[in-house]
Amino acid sequence: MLSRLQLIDQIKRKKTFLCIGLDPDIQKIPAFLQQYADPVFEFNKRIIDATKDLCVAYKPNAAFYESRGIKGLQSLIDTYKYLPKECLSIIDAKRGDIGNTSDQYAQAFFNEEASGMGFDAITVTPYMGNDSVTPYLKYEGKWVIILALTSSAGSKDFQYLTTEHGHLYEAVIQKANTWAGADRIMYVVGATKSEEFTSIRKFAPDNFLLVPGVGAQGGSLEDVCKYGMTKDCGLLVNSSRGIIYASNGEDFADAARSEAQKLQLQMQEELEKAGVI
Ligand SMILES: O=c1ccn([C@@H]2O[C@H](COP(=O)(O)O)[C@@H](O)[C@H]2O)c(=O)[nH]1
Repeated sequence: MLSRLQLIDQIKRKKTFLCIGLDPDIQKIPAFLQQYADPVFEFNKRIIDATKDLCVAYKPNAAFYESRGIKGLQSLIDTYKYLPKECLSIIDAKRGDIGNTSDQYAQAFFNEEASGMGFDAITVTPYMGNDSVTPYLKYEGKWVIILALTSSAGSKDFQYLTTEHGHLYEAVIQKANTWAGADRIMYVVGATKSEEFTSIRKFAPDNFLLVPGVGAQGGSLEDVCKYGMTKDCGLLVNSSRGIIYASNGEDFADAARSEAQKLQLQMQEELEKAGVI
């Protein structure tokens, strides 16, 4: 478990707010890893070893594990257990369902005794409302990360619809703020939406924002920081493919480290510029 204060402290100490996405596509990981009993776990393990001083969070996306059935689930459990305890562990599962079903999802990802996994945080979709999200909040100290404005092109289909509380993504934030405070709730906002960060900060001045979309999706780290950074940083910026697939040779972990280092150095500059460190 990682509290808001511990997260902020780690950001200041390591001079980074990088979240590394562990999205291992079995087709893309280096061929030489196939000799290991679990190539996916071996891949993740080496990425983690090479980058853990450069980031504050890791985010395995459940799809990349669930798509491989039982083997994938075992890779996910082993990866969860290998994550450094000082880093925030986020399962990007984007779940959302009625209350008793959400109870089961919460147990699957939060209750280590029951499932083998005790992630610190989970991404959830907000559209089924309060009763679909509160089951996760019953787990003291765990984080719920609610999809607000996603990085996808399709975000335009629903998230910008006008409501009496502003755009739908703004209405989502205002409502979710009534469920728990900035010590338990974060929001997903895509880096490709940097022009919306100012309006998002009006409704979520203190919440951490999980920001995917830099690197492979083309979002600008500089713009995200310009419009989204708070006095406590308030940002976890994710990169997955840009780091983990920097090379598909035997040097993949070193290549991942140098991509992560580039982001860390830019982040350090932004933290200094904003007076966070
Ligand atoms: O709005 C969203 C929400 C989640 N994601 C996820 O983040 C990573 C991004 O990966 P990259 O390789 O750095 O593009 C991936 O797991 C997505 O499912 C997102 O991109 N946008």
